[in-house]
Amino acid sequence: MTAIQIQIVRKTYRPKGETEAPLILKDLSIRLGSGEFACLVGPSGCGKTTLLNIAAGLDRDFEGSVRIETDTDKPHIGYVFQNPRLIPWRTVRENIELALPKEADPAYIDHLFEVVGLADAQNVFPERLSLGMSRRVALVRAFAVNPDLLLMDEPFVSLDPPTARRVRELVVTLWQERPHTVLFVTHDLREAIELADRLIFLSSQPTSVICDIPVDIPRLERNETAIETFRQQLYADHAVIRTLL
Ligand SMILES: Nc1ncnc2c1ncn2[C@@H]1O[C@H](COP(=O)(O)OP(=O)(O)OP(=O)(O)O)[C@@H](O)[C@H]1O
Repeated sequence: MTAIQIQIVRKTYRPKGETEAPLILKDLSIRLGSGEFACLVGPSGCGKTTLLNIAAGLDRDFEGSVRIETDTDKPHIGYVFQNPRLIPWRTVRENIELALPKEADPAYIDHLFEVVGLADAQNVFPERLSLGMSRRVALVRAFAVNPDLLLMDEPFVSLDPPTARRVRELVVTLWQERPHTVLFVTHDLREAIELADRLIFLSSQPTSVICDIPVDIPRLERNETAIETFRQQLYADHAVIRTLL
């Protein structure tokens, strides 16, 4: 089981040759309990990707701390980047295998390819894939490591609606099969309500958390009507949310 505590006092990017460094993240604190599924929602450019990179340990240039509490020796972190980042000279299957820990089960990878509808595409090179297909490969890669912590940066952008729906269901199914802690970035409030236990709303820069709201609709009851009713209630209770999206 894996929980994460992210505490950011300040995060800036210092542009080369400039003395002024705009403050991107400020006084931001997020704790995700083990097995929790949280969506980060905030305006474009507010620092969501920056926050995921910090959570992943890819960016250590900030004031603050990231603490991962886990009962495994070395927690596996899965990261679905905004851009699928496949290696062009490796086949799709090889792209996945490169990311795998030694103990990975090849049959589970086959299962993942089946679920995302790419069982027949494993031996092709990435240039033959559409962007939507590449995104689905990136999802397989993130799940294939059997993550304890899964970070997802708008993973369904540019998927057609039926595929996006199928892949959303896949994400929830896999999360329920093997519970892991998820931090998921989206601009789509309906998607966030469908997926998350918690919605964490971020302000614009300098960015911090402006509200953190549990989604208390039972998962089996998250149909379009329930999601829309919840969304309207959110807008009614927290007028600031409308200004963020
Ligand atoms: N490597 C970098 N160097 C300088 N500035 C950067 C760098 N990466 C991001 N920024 C700036 O930091 C801010 C936050 O960027 P980030 O990509 O984290 O936002 P975001 O909320 O994920 O955006 P979007 O929703 O559009 O994907 C932006 O103003 C961006 O221009």
